[in-house]
Amino acid sequence: MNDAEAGFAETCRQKAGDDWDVACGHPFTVALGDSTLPTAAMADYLVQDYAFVGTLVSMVGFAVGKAPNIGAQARLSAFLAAVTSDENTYFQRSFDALQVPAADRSRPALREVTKQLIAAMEEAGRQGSYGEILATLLPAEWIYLTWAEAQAAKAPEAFYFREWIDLHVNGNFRAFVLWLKAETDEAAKTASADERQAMAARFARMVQLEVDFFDMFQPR
Ligand SMILES: Cc1ncc(CN)c(N)n1
Repeated sequence: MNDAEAGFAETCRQKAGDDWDVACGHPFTVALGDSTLPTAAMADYLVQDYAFVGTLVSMVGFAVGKAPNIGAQARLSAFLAAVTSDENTYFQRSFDALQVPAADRSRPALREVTKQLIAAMEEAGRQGSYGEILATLLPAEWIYLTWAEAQAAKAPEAFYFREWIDLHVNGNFRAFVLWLKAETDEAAKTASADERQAMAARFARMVQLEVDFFDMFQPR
């Protein structure tokens, strides 16, 4: 099947192969759904995850600047509003509940994989085209939608587990990921061969980093 039949994003997902399946069914996500993830591992994960939220927001900000129309700018801005409000307060409440020290919230020691994620997003935002930014953001958000959907019915009791799933399975988030996928396909249609190659490379790199990131907190 080529891109024209499956769509660019779907082709990238299929090419990611095992990495995609590992990311979406990672033992970290299963343990989180089952409430068997040690709270120290959850705190550690949230600290590293929060450490790149600012970079994610900045990358999407670049996408707002490079977007082709106001409809796309509105979608991306609504996502930014959710990340900087509900998601941000989720982190703060979870840090309180998990007794994360203030220094780890604002200036944590970054793990190697976290540094790589930050570098990938910074680079895409500053140097990448609109299509390249979308191809960086899409796998990150699509993987979260997929793993969270698989865990949602378990509804773990502790809010820092349950709400992390809920933030990624609600209707708004799902609609955003579906839009992002369609928008990535659209961007790929008008991209040059070189740009499409760059988009595919960024997509694959992000899937790999998502696996590496989960591996840090619950080794396979
Ligand atoms: C590593 C990672 N990737 C994606 C997401 C979902 N925004 C996240 N919170 N963290």
